[in-house]
Amino acid sequence: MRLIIGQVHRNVLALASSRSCFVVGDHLPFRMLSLPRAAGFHQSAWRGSQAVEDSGSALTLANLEVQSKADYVKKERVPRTGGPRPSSRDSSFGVKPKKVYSPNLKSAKSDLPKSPVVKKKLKIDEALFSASSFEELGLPPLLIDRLNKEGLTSPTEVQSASIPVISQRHDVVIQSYTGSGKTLAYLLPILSEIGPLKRAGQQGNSDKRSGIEAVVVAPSRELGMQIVREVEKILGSDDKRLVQQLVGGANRSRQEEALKKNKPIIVVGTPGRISEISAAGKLQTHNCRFLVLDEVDQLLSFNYREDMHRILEHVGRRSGTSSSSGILGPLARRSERQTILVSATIPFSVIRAARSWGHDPVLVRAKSVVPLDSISVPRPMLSQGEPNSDPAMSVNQAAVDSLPPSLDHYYCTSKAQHKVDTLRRCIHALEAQTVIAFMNNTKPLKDVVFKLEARGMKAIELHGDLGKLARSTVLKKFKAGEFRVLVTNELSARGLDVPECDLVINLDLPTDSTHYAHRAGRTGRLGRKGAVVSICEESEAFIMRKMRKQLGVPIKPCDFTEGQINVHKEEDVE
Ligand SMILES: Nc1ncnc2c1ncn2[C@@H]1O[C@H](COP(=O)(O)OP(=O)(O)OP(=O)(O)O)[C@@H](O)[C@H]1O
Repeated sequence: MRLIIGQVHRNVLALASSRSCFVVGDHLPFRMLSLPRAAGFHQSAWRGSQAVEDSGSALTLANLEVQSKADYVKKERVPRTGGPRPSSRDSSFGVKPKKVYSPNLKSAKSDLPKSPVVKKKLKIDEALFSASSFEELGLPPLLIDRLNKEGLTSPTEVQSASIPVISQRHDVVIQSYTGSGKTLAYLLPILSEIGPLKRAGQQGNSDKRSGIEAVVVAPSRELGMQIVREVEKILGSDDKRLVQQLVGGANRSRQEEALKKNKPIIVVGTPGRISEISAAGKLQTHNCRFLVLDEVDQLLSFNYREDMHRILEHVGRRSGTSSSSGILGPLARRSERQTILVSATIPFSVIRAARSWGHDPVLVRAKSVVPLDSISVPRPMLSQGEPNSDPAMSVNQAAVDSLPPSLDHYYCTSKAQHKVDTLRRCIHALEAQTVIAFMNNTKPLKDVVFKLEARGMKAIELHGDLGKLARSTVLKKFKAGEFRVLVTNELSARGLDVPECDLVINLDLPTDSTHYAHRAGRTGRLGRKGAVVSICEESEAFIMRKMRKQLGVPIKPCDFTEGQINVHKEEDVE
């Protein structure tokens, strides 16, 4: 396979291989076009890809029409004492999942203090974990020791599936619902290969490579810092300097100093800052073995195209070659790099991209590992939001799979001027203690906080206009339980891990089902119970019904009166 980089149009760059073209441009999101159809980039391929993204089912794996499920990691699971545990997904296979506690949040009524909130620990649904242990997955003993010290003893399903596949050096796309442990699903196999906790067999090779061996890219500073803390936790205090954050909003020269002084093996950052420091020649990633794009569907969106292009081109590039030289061209320069793409929502465009960048790329989900080549282009929807009459297409399975199984979904209607009151009544009725309320814009956040505070409910706002320090302080205080409600915008919709969050509220409706899934995923983390309530105007109720169809989950109409949630008679859920 040969890769060509070319200027094909003003502001449009194309990476073309014998199988595919990767197009980046001002008016084009990243797209992979199959060359057999690409005689002119081509309309058929273009339309195919367009159909996927316009289908109103951005959530996606639903549309992938997986042809064969090769269970690469079909290991005999060793049952634990007490017999094998049902999977978290067993409900969809007709097996009732183990209940942790009643889904009726109201039924657990108690006299909890209103504010400041006393945080109670939410229980983790143990069914989430498959039967295997970290030992079974072949992680090195030093790493397992560290995990145990941090109280991590069993892998989640997606970790059980991902770790062996990444260890076999496949390029992977990891898709699993929010809060299912995807971060460790890629960090653990990486830390098995690099750094102080790696496999004994690799110790001898330690000095052959130098410099940064893994680059993790995340779309927001908050998510970047969260990943850094996860790596630091595993490396331990003595070695935590081996991970360096390169997020925007922080002092760049201090980051560059730290790179020089600490010689990290892993950097985690946002696309802009990573590419900025790389362009300045201060970030040497030529020997990099792993490139991770966390929340890949967002990273490959139009907004990040230039920075992502640079990162994809430079990370894992072997020293001594230039973009135009080398017998095998740019692809060979990347041949050392393992690319790991991660999200709860994987559109087909990501599958296309992964096929062209990867070596034997596979799609890893909690229960299956599927070669990407076996995934065909999804059929288009009949019209926007109207699913194909084929029953396989009528329920968006991918959307279902992006949502934690332990969530309850509701919507209620309210006049715009009464939404904050409805929000307050909803929190009381559900006795929620740690609440994230989403809006679509930044400006009204302050007003909502003001109104909640005026009614005695501790609330704080979080958005991108706040400085880095202010953002991390807000998050720290919210996580510590100093505020009951975090009022925020899309900034917090992806990746944010506040395990105790038991209620997500949409004060403005999300723009589509992908956004709904990521917002909803801030609660119900790791099998915990959680509720999502969307508060909309009467005229918007049809959007909720449409979303319910696309997501394939019951989103029940309700209202909140006399301190109770009243769930209305369910309408038909298709
Ligand atoms: N094996 C494990 N045992 C116990 N806790 C775990 C395990 N793996 C992950 N966790 C915890 O589960 C929580 C959710 O993990 P993580 O943030 O990686 O989920 P995610 O799938 O990446 O979610 P999202 O899609 O929202 O980014 C975190 O608090 C993490 O520390």
